[in-house]
Amino acid sequence: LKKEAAKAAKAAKKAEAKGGTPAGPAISTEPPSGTRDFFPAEMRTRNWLFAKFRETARQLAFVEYDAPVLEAEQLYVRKGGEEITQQMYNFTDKDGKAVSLRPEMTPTLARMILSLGGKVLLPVKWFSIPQCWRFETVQRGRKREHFQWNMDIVGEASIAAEAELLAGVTSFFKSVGVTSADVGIKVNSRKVLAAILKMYGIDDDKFEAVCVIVDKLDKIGPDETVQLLRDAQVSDEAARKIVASLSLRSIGELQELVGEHPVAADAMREMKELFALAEAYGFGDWILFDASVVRGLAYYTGIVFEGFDRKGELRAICGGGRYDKLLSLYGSPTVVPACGFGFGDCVIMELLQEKGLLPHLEPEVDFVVCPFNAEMRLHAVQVAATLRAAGYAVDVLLANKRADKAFSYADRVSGRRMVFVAPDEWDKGSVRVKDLRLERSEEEKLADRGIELPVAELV
Ligand SMILES: Nc1ccc(Br)nc1
Repeated sequence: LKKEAAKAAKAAKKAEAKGGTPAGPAISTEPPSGTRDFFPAEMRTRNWLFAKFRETARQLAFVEYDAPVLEAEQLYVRKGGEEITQQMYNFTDKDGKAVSLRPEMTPTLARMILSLGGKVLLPVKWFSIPQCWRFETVQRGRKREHFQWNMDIVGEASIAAEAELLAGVTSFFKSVGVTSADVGIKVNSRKVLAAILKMYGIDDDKFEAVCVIVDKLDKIGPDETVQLLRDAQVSDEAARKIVASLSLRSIGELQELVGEHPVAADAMREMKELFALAEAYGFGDWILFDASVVRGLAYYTGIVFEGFDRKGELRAICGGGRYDKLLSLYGSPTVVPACGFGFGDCVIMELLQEKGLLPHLEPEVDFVVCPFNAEMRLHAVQVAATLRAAGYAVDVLLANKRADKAFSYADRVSGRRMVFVAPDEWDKGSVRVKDLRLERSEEEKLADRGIELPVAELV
């Protein structure tokens, strides 16, 4: 107890010295609940991941866009009862406007395309890596923000668009060392559900609510799913047929269930074409038909897909699908076909961590420039400016340090070479350069005098 009390007293004294109260720092040093700080090391990994997203987008000739994180709340008001719209990080701003931090990017994309009116030449292939938000209750302890790579094709009705999106997903996975043995992509079509609803005379306006309900199947089980469908005024027979259709394991079985219904036939044709294109692209081993995939967004109208880890330990890695009616919902005078996917930054990071695929990333400092003393600082910064003008990353020691302290600083910032700017060499127009990457002991480092180089030969 005495030890604990002494420790607490020391911490309180330290905090007080920093302007904090005896209880601790003056302010909380934690980010808001459910959000993350990205310190330099985490930021390097995030930048690495986003660079892989951007490289894949570049290879598929997608172009980047962005928009405010804040949107009018009405952009997300949908009647489907989706979780995403029930967890909006929304508020009334000081103008009395109902606004929300964006929970997803697709509505923003639709708004931007609509804002261009007839001036936009379709199809467009756009991507973005927005931070998206949800207001989770603290008890659930889940995150409230993530970054989500979005890739969308607007203006193409054929399955060629979905095939390109899947090419993008699989190309990204390959680019970070994930294989089809690690990850698969389940593919289904909501047109099957649409066909079943039509077969049972269920009104189209129930389609979105039915999709949101059946997306819960994995979590709530078949009986409760049937009950929720019954609550949504779907007949018991239709509800059981819908739930039965979700457990089919082949397109052939599906064919038997829905027979020759025109909407279902369209779904079958599209899926067969998609699987043929997948083989031609070379990612056929990544995708599999799975009738249980519905995805939780109300606005999907056709093909839907989701990436999953084959060990079944993680949540869905990414997901997407076709949403041909969203732009009409927002007021487009014509039907504008569209499809896209979202790829969050969290689950993929868990997968890469588990597979040992995260690179070890260090800062890239080419030179650490060290003035011998205060008088030599004028010349040291001249050397630094010359090196920087040549494109090098240069860290100038801000305080005059002894050589051993300079070395430990250079190690800490991962400097590749040290440049000492000292009077003797400077009088001869030179500086002394030491390679810091050589495997040597501290003593050898200190003993090593490096090489003397004319400043002009540094670059
Ligand atoms: N839609 C959404 C937003 C933020 C997080 Br974290 N997850 C899902």
